[in-house]
Amino acid sequence: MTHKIAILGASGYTGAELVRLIATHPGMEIVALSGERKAGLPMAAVFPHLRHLDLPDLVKIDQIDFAGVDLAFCALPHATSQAVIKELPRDLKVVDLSADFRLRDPAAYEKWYGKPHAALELQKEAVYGLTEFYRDDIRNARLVAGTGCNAAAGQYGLRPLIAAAVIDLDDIVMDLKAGVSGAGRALKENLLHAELSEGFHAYAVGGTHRHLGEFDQEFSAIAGRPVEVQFTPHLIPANRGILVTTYLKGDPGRVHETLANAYEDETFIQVLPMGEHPSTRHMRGSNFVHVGVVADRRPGRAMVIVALDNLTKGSSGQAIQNANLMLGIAEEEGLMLAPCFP
Ligand SMILES: NC(=O)C1=CN([C@@H]2O[C@H](COP(=O)(O)OP(=O)(O)OC[C@H]3O[C@@H](n4cnc5c(N)ncnc54)[C@H](OP(=O)(O)O)[C@@H]3O)[C@@H](O)[C@H]2O)C=CC1
Ligand SMILES: CC(=O)N[C@@H](CCC(=O)OP(=O)(O)O)C(=O)O
Repeated sequence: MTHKIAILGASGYTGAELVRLIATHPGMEIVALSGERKAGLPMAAVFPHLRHLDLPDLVKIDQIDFAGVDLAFCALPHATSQAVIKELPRDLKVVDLSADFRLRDPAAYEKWYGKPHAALELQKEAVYGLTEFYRDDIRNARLVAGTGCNAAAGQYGLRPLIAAAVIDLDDIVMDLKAGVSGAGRALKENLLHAELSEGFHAYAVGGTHRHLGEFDQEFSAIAGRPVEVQFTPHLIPANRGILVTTYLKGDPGRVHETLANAYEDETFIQVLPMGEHPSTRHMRGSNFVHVGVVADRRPGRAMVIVALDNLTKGSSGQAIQNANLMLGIAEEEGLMLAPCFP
């Protein structure tokens, strides 16, 4: 059975990545693609790398007939997403890639996004989309909220350790490096080649990055008490990829064993042998996550290093994994492609 798919925001980076992955997915057929400024154009005019595919042209969202659609991916900017999803048919399955439905507490949403939520009923209904930890809820969900890409990377290294109480919850430091496609395709001065290449910088310093809202929500729920991590992201001159090094207090052997056990049966989460650590160049374009544990020279301290591709496991790959569950398709379908190396 083939499910009919609409992609809203197909003229953006995550939208294009959804198209690339769905193109070889045996259970999905793309029937509608939306753009805003790019509406009216063929996809090949916006993304020449997709020229070989037979795709519908980009249209405005209000030109799409959702009656024939089984599931919509919503790859729109924050806030736009909630305004759009509010107007979609109530029985349409939706996987949203924006931040609009990730935070369950309206006050937390307002704190991290600077304005009140405009679709509170939908916010209550949405299921958090970190697949490996919300699988059963996702299977039965109508609306799934894709995680932040940084938030996904940070959580894969820490969730099992917090659950197993093998680390000091008050001494967690996360240092993250992210490629520029994470910022989307819209033109921004600090993303110009001349201002991005040959250097790198921290951003959202001082514990101000909005993905802290996701870390607070998720880690505190697992621990059963407030957990606040220290987190600084850096923008690096690479197109894709996130690498996060988390410094923590805990026995390195137990940390490694806990992560290896937690992910033993997970197809996409690969825990490396003790002492090995990952590189973003080993997951480019794939849905895999590599998790490494390294002992610090000081006893009782460890580094957990996680790498993933922000456009696959950090957004569009994760979105397809969740859609597979929602549509009753095998979870790995369409996602087993190997990383592109070198
Ligand atoms: N990039 C990443 O690594 C990740 C992104 N996300 C989230 O996914 C969402 C999409 O991200 P990304 O693909 O990077 O973003 P882009 O900026 O690359 O694309 C945004 C898309 O939304 C469309 N759009 C913009 N404004 C409107 C509007 N007012 N009405 C309708 N459509 C509109 C754009 O159309 P057009 O260009 O034709 O105007 C484009 O198709 C965002 O919420 C982002 O935060 C989440 C995880 C990771
Ligand atoms: C490099 C870069 O700017 N990355 C983005 C993360 C993108 C992401 O996960 O998206 P959401 O905006 O949907 O949370 C950032 O850190 O803000």
